[in-house]
Amino acid sequence: MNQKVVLITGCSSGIGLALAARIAKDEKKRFMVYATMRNLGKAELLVEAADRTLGRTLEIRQLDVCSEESIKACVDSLPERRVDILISNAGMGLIGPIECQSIDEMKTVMDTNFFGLVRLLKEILPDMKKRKKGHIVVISSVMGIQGILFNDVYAASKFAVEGFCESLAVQALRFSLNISLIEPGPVITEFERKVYEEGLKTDLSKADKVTADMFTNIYLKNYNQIFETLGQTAEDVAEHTHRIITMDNPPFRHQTNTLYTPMTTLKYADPNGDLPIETFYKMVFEHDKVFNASLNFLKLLRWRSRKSFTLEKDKST
Ligand SMILES: NC(=O)C1=CN([C@@H]2O[C@H](COP(=O)(O)OP(=O)(O)OC[C@H]3O[C@@H](n4cnc5c(N)ncnc54)[C@H](OP(=O)(O)O)[C@@H]3O)[C@@H](O)[C@H]2O)C=CC1
Ligand SMILES: CC1=C(/C=C/C(C)=C/C=C/C(C)=C/C=O)C(C)(C)CCC1
Repeated sequence: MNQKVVLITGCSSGIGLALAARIAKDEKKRFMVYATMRNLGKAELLVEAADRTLGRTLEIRQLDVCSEESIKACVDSLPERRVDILISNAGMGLIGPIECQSIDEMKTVMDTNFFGLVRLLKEILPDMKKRKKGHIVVISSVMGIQGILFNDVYAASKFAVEGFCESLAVQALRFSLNISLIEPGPVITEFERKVYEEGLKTDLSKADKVTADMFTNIYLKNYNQIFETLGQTAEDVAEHTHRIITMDNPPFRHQTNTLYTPMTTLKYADPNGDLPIETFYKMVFEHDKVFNASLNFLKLLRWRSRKSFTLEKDKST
């Protein structure tokens, strides 16, 4: 059977874990998945999710995107070093005022989210070019298109990813390779919990009162509600990505969350770039009641549609 080899990074939790399990369970068994993580001691959840595919269409390997040696050792361990589909997923978040973040913290985000992808491609791209076959899939974010309050460095890391891929995509076409950026909005994973908990622990003594208040009483206060109303599941993002890797002509960009698209559309609607900035400002500072009411309305709609879906399912079984 001519299975495609898929290498995924960051599979110990969240989107990477869901992706590995979903692709390994492909109905037509079209893929052999190498699900990687930097710490194999965290493999338990993936082993559970992989179920009967483990050792069949899914194998687990060690890979740290911040270590060239670890990436090389992992690729060297694959049959003929072949990777047909690379899914660069490993990443981390960072929120808060920049006055309260160290340059080292910021460098770790860039090193993981941006240079992690660069290191992977330096190892894998030359072989893909030789074979004139391959698909590079990158889990970017809506923040690769649009910055969000208090996500300055994280958004910068995703913008870097998008600029890098957009430049590379033209060269890739010359070798018949595809590149796809997957752009989820908020997804309910460990990412959300880690970022929020770190955010709560931020030492705000270096920030002025207005900034500290904005972060605590506006951003952090609404954070959980935004994830609750707009958040997708990792499985949903995995389903979208599975669809992208099975297409003959996969798109360069794919947003996974239709509830979020009105926000990103603002970016393309105004070449001056003022529209999204002014709209976000108004949503946060002038219309916070309307914004909250809209979130509550969305929450209600989602609850109702989930309820009627469950009722429909119950009727049909
Ligand atoms: N959750 C969200 O709202 C959104 C997330 N994304 C993106 O999705 C991707 C996955 O995040 P998500 O699943 O949500 O978050 P999780 O925190 O659940 O997963 C992140 C994964 O990346 C791994 N990782 C971190 N650093 C490294 C490294 N140096 N080498 C290898 N693996 C590493 C983590 O491993 P470990 O367990 O060892 O830390 C973990 O497996 C990220 O790129 C993120 O930016 C995009 C849009 C929205
Ligand atoms: C919707 C919205 C907001 C928050 C958005 C958030 C919190 C998005 C998070 C996205 C993530 C986590 C992407 C990960 O890559 C604001 C700025 C508060 C106000 C304006 C509208």
